[in-house]
Amino acid sequence: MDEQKVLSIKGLLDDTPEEYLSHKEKYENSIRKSVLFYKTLHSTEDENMSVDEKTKLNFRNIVTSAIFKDNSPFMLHNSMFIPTIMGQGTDEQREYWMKRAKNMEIIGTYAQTELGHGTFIRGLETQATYDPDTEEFVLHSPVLSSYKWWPGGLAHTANYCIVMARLYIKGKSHGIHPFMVQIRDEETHMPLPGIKLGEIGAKLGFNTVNNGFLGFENHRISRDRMLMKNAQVLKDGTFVAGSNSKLTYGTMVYVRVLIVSNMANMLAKAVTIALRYSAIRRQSQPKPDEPEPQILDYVTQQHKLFIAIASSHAFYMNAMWLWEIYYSVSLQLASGKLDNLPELHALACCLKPLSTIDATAMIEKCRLACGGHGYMLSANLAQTYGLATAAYTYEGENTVLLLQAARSLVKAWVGHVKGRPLKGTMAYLAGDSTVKAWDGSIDGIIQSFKVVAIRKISSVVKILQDYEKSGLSPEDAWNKASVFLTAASEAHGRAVLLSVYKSEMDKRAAVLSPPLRKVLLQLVDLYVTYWALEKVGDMLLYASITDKDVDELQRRYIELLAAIRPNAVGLVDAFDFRDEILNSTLGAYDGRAYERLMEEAMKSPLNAEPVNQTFHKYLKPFMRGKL
Ligand SMILES: CCCCCCCCCC/C=C\CCC/C=C/C(=O)SCCNC(=O)CCNC(=O)[C@H](O)C(C)(C)COP(=O)(O)OP(=O)(O)OC[C@H]1O[C@@H](n2cnc3c(N)ncnc32)[C@H](O)[C@@H]1OP(=O)(O)O
Ligand SMILES: Cc1cc2nc3c(=O)[nH]c(=O)nc-3n(C[C@H](O)[C@H](O)[C@H](O)COP(=O)(O)OP(=O)(O)OC[C@H]3O[C@@H](n4cnc5c(N)ncnc54)[C@H](O)[C@@H]3O)c2cc1C
Repeated sequence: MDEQKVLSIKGLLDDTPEEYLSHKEKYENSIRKSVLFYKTLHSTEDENMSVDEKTKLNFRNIVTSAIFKDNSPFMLHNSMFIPTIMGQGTDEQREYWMKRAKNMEIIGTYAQTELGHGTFIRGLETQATYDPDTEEFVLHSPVLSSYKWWPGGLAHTANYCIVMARLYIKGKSHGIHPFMVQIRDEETHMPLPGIKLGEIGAKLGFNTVNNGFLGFENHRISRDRMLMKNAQVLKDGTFVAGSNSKLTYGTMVYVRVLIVSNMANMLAKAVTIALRYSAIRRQSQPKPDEPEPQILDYVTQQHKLFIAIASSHAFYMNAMWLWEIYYSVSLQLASGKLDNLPELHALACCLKPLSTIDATAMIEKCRLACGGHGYMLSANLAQTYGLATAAYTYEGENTVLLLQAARSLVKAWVGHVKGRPLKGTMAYLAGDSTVKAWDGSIDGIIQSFKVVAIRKISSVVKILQDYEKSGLSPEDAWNKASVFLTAASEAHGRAVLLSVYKSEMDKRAAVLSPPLRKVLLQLVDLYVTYWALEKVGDMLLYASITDKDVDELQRRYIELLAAIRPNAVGLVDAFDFRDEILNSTLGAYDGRAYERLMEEAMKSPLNAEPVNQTFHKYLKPFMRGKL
């Protein structure tokens, strides 16, 4: 489809800025957009299309999915409902449900979190009780806290959902399992009998994702609605356990991997907006006889923004690397080989938190770098922040995931001390953790981050062991040490982020043109130097850095900012976001920020009339002392 058609779809869709719609209108507008985009996105390739037509089709698919994916009521359908069917369904269940889901004959979501429990999955209260007489499961929400609460699209959009419920057979609990549940009539869309549905209300962001609640009153589903790839219930009620109970958690690992790449994308959008605006905005007069400079020429502005470019690259490289690991572990799981699952879980529990923590902070920094206009909703920085900050919480709250990673790190370290070999991304923990002298090269700094991680892990293990020797239970010792357990996980995550970014760039450098290689490696250098300065305390404590070395690092950092400055706009243009996707008065490619700000302002309903009705109703009598 040519550019005009994409634009016309976009134009048709965005006749009213969302800021001025009601909560209900925002949702209805989002459904309209999603349906249109989905239609566009899923017009299939036809075999006698020319290469050029196929390219245009793929281009349009990228454009439309990038526009609709972040805030659409269909989001969970794509990102969790379908992956759960794929990962948790038997072959025949996949065969049946994937066809209906891919063709959008049904719209689904993933209902795990409850009003009373999100993190503690083993505490979920929704019941699925097997009735061998009718070969059915009875779904029931025994108390208010057991209502499903949060799932995207659940309120008014989805007619099916994956329900994560506690399985009971003959009064015995068999843990949490996935169930395919129809929640609305496919013709009338009315909630089915025994099912209560609704929306959870306005949120900081994601206000068109249609997050909802779901309660069951003894609602019956047939036995074949339990997704039985990893565990089965036979007709007579015999429970057949899976090889690993955590395999039912597979969708969460998948989404955590997706989130790392999504953070790269979110951060790239925000820094494109802020950096382009910084190139057109002129302010102040440091030199009396010269015109106001671009704010991008203030080194403090470069310090705020250039790390965001480098971080987006770092997250993208790590996401692609992690995706390869996820994919190979998934193939191993399919053949019953489970031994690499813990490492994948630990990696996802490090990289999802660190990418969301950094992206959220840097997106906010991009907004703050744009002064008052950054505070406008039409700049689309606040909304981008709202989307990114949600990822701190969803798919596993960051603290909880860092503690999960700490579990793996502590086990690895204790095993190492007992002589058990370390493997994969934790192998470096066996390395020499004494640093004789500071090595300020990129590889030297990355090695220092590994030493910091080793030293933090070993010292928190010592704290745990001392607490347990003092008589504390392992659980109480763990809780007491938990602040430094998360710090140890963060240190491990930093070491992974840095070393993977460097090694992945090194792999690609060979095929880059020399000028491009130079610029991209400058970003790697900036990223490593930035974090060495951010973590200078750790470097002083564990990596023998001296004040002279710090001075050198600071000077190198300043020189890197200056070196990157000439290519800064080119680097964000290279993210290649269309204006429709940036959806920002400040970030448009043509740089006409002031005209766009005014155009958007005039769309405010308040500007439809010069005098608002409240003048005559309230203000005038008030000012005349007659109210
Ligand atoms: C085209 C359009 C598509 C574009 C999409 C792009 C956007 C993508 C991003 C957005 C996607 C979706 C939008 C957001 C929607 C959000 C959905 C949700 O939030 S769903 C709900 C998510 N909830 C959670 O993640 C809950 C977090 N809690 C847990 O994971 C667990 O409860 C845990 C691990 C915190 C603790 O559980 P528990 O106490 O039972 O475990 P233990 O601590 O005792 O550990 C037991 C043992 O199990 C291992 N373990 C735990 N979890 C896993 C796992 N997931 N995989 C593998 N192994 C696991 C753990 O390591 C322990 O092992 P051990 O050997 O005993 O140490
Ligand atoms: C925008 C958004 C979309 C979502 N979409 C979905 C969805 O589609 N489907 C779905 O099922 N869920 C969804 N969720 C729910 C999400 O998965 C949960 O909010 C998340 O798992 C956290 O659980 P909780 O909110 O119950 O917080 P809790 O688990 O109650 O945690 C609250 C706080 O307590 C602390 N805490 C909790 N446990 C521990 C611990 N073990 N150690 C230390 N501190 C701890 C942490 O500070 C945590 O922030 C969504 C959430 C958001 C914000």
